Amino acid sequence: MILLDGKMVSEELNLKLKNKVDSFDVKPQLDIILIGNNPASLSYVKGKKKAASLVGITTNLHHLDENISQEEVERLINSLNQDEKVDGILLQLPIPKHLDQEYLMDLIAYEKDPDGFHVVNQGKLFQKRKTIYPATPKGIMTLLDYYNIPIEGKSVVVVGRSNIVGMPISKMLLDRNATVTICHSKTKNIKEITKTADILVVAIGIPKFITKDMVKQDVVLVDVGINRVDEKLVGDADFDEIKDIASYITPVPKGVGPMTIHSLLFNTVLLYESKNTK
Ligand SMILES: Nc1nc(=O)c2c([nH]1)NC[C@@H]1CN(c3ccc(C(=O)N[C@@H](CCC(=O)O)C(=O)O)cc3)C=[N+]21
Repeated sequence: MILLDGKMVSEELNLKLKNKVDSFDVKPQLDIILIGNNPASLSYVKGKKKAASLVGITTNLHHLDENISQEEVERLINSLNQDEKVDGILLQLPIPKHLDQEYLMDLIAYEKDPDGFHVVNQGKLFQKRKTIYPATPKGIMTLLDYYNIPIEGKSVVVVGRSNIVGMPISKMLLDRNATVTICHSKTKNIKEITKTADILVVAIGIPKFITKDMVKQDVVLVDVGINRVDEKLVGDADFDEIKDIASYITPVPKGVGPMTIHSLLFNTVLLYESKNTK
């Protein structure tokens, strides 16, 4: 078994990105909007700020009250859209229920969307046009490519169909000529399907959902899950059970998570560069 070491790879690629950013006179700027005090969100935002600062990207945190009104968030996003210094705007998800998440995500200028969540950016992805690729799927592709894992012609099974992971990673793997099957909570005989996977990507948010009887020998397993169980982080796959069957496997933590952050920073630099070549 070979570990898909997202922590190591992201550190190497962040360093490469830093060398590029060091050559810029004006540094890229990422503005993060965090609403409320969800402990997981606070911890993720801290991770993003720390990585950005290592790379030389300026971050600005807008930490808003849990009860902030829709209008006030709109006003903030509008002003960041207008602000020439701002290269990327990240609305940390989830946001409180009284706010219109879809509307706010699309209010962020699509030229300032390092998450690649904007409907225009996602539409471009689904029409195979040049776009900002969503951070987690892009991080996964970067990780697979770093380890030279072949994708063309492979049977890929994606478990999960979210807008931010399942759907875009399926499309990106399809565009690399994999044969992609998407499973979800209503899929029947899921085990029969996951067992066919050369590459299995799991993003369903259920701790240890994938067990050893659900994978074939030498599977490449990419675990996107980050579940907190008894203060510990657990993936959507049972790592200990599967590690001896898999040819490659991502750990949780230190797998896909750090690659997501790398991609966010990479995308922020891309947005910065395209602003400066306009
Ligand atoms: N607008 C927006 N963009 C996001 O990219 C976004 C978001 N909202 N909301 C939440 C999810 C989650 N997410 C993670 C990124 C990195 C780690 C990560 O680096 N995790 C470490 C462990 C961190 C810990 O100890 O908590 C690891 O896996 O090694 C985790 C989770 C980005 N998200």
